[in-house]
Amino acid sequence: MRRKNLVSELNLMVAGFSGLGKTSFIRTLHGTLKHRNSAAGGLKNKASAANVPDSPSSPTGSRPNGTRESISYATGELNRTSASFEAFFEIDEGNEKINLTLVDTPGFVGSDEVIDVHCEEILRYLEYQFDLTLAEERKVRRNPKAIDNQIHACLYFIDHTGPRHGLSDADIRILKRLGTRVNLIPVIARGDTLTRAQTKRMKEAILKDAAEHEIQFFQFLSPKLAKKLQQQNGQAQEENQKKKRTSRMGPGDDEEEKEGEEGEDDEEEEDDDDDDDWDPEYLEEKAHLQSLVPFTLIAQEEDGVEIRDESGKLIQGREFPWGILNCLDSNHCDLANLRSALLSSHRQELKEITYGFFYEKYRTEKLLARTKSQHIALQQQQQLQQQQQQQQQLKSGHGGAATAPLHLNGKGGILSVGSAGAIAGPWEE
Ligand SMILES: Nc1nc2c(ncn2[C@@H]2O[C@H](COP(=O)(O)OP(=O)(O)OP(=O)(O)O)[C@@H](O)[C@H]2O)c(=O)[nH]1
Repeated sequence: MRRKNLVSELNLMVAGFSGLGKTSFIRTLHGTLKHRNSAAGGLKNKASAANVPDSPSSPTGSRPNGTRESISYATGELNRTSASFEAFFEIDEGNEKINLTLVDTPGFVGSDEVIDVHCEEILRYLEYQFDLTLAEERKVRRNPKAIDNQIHACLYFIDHTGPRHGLSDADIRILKRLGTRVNLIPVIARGDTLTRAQTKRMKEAILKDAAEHEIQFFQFLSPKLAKKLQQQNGQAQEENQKKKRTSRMGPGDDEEEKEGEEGEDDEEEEDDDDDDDWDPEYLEEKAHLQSLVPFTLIAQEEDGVEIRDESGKLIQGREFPWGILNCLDSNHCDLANLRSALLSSHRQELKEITYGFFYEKYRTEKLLARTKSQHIALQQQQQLQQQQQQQQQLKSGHGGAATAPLHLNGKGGILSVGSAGAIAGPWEE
């Protein structure tokens, strides 16, 4: 059961190799936010021990970060991230109140082994958030105001300066693992250092590598909805053609046309029966977002350098000898589109998939593992009892006629425990 809150929570994480601009992205995004209680608010650490009695602090060792610390994190000196930081902002977005947590993780560096350990830590962090939900759901009296700690999306930063286009072997390993626990949104960092043609090539190479290695990114437009959109566009085209034809029609031609229309209405009804009513504009927006994946990002200049556009207006951007880049200009990069998808148009969908797919999958795995270990313990206990019985019988001289085992022997009594891996993906239709 989902908890109802007047304020919606959105928890996003950034991950990727070191120096790609993860913290800079958080700072740039922060610059676009409308704060509800500017520097107010006590300390809040969503992953703190306060949420779950007797639990350790967050596995990545993040400290309690409150609104105030978060603002200094987003506006102070830019430093290398050595420990995860949960920046927490209370914001207004459109007409909605959002409690936004942006989790900055240290960049991957070093050997494959070190990277794998680091990846494991991030996974433990993601799972820890699921554990908080599990603990809440197990309570007899649940807290209706319980905070949603789950990470709803991980923006994975991809380096475009590597020896080959697309994903590196390490990216592939990391993405495959993280993709089991969180919605992955790939981004190409430092978009200002790529030409249009290079960006296009890089995006294609990333998608090709992801498909080859079965890495599933969050889909803004699922294949089913893409088909629906195609159908809608086909219908719209047909209607346009029909209108053109009608305007050219002579008297008496309309009877035939009406008959045709009636037949088509029946077909439409049938089609609508097995699908939701999707607003064509929303579908177009989804298709546009899908076409941008992986998103290119440009972060604002660091250390408070002021950038102004031609009209003298202060903007979030970068200045070059040949011109000025505006991070929120969709001609320059995809930040504005990504921002609106995360904070607004796809926020709910990201949350629903996190809870309905990733959390459910984790919960099922955990329960199955627990059931399995309970059965093993029960089996061991019964074997022990059986041995004790046999020994007693031997002592009392009835060795030849051992009594039947209690219930279980060997495989016989174990409930079949299915494979937790066989759960369909969130977009599989
Ligand atoms: N040209 C350019 N430089 C950028 C961009 N984003 C970040 N940088 C620069 O890249 C450097 C590293 O940025 P960070 O934001 O610290 O990178 P990070 O991924 O958080 O690095 P770690 O903390 O090591 O994980 C800084 O000097 C930034 O100014 C960008 O979009 N374009």
